[in-house]
Amino acid sequence: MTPPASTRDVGTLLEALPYIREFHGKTVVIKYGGAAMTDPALREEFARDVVLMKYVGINPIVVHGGGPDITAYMERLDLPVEFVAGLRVSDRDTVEIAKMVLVGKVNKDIVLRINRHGQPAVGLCGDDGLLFRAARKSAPGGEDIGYVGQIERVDTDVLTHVAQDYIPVVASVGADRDGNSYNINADEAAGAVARALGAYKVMFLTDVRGWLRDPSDPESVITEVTADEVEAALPTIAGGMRPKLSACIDAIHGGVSSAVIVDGRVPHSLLLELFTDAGIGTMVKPAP
Ligand SMILES: Nc1ncnc2c1ncn2[C@@H]1O[C@H](COP(=O)(O)OP(=O)(O)O)[C@@H](O)[C@H]1O
Ligand SMILES: CC(=O)N[C@@H](CCC(=O)OP(=O)(O)O)C(=O)O
Repeated sequence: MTPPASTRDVGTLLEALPYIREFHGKTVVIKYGGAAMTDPALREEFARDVVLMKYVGINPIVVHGGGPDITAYMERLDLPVEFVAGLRVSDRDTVEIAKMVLVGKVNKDIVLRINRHGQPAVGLCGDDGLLFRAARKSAPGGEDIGYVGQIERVDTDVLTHVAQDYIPVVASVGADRDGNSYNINADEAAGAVARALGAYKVMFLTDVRGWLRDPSDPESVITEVTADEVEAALPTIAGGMRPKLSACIDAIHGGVSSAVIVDGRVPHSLLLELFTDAGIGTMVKPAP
């Protein structure tokens, strides 16, 4: 027999309670991307979930992608779209478009939505408050991929100030000392932010169920793995999963307690991962 609604709801709350206690006062970095960013209903639920996190005393920091939007604008302009090992090959025009789309459009859309759900958010990119200092990076095979940035330094001051009163929302572009702008993969940016802040947890929302042992088999999710095991497998990992797993390794080796890859297509995936016993997706942990 199904229990009455009130009993069920209290059960859910009681299940959440130890997790709310565990996460109270902790910084959680959320890489926002994939389906949760493209589906209108999921977009609203994401904003509500982040606001709820802030309400229960967690310090959420959002770092977002927007690769599909960048691609759409490039195609409108008839510019070639090319990725190497999950990183977009970026000439100066591409960086300009990435900056316009991520900072001007995607970032402000997220800020507006979080605002509307009851907590004020502030949008930033790597240039604001000297948040990121970037340098040019090559693809893992050494290929030149243009103005793709790697983050050399994160100055967390602006984030800690903003996070006192607002939910920071960070777009993954930045510049070097000479003022050259770079397109930075958002997974890498999230990992670097989590590491620099000494975050408790970093969560990557995406459009698959997690890291799949066999990319063509959605049932083959690897539920728990150590950062060392991921590092050993990294050369064999292709596409968008590579920068994500690489960011998990970076965060864990930098002292973050856990990194999770979560299916953003599941409504309220953030809350399910944080506040229920089941958890979802792939959890990367330090070696025991
Ligand atoms: N082993 C793997 N497990 C899961 N996804 C994989 C794997 N290898 C490649 N991928 C690809 O990585 C994609 C997720 O990365 P990406 O497209 O960059 O997502 P996001 O926009 O969320 O950052 C998946 O949709 C899938 O096509
Ligand atoms: C260098 C590089 O690849 N930059 C990414 C930045 C956006 C991003 O990472 O978006 P997702 O998280 O949605 O993939 C790009 O141009 O697509």
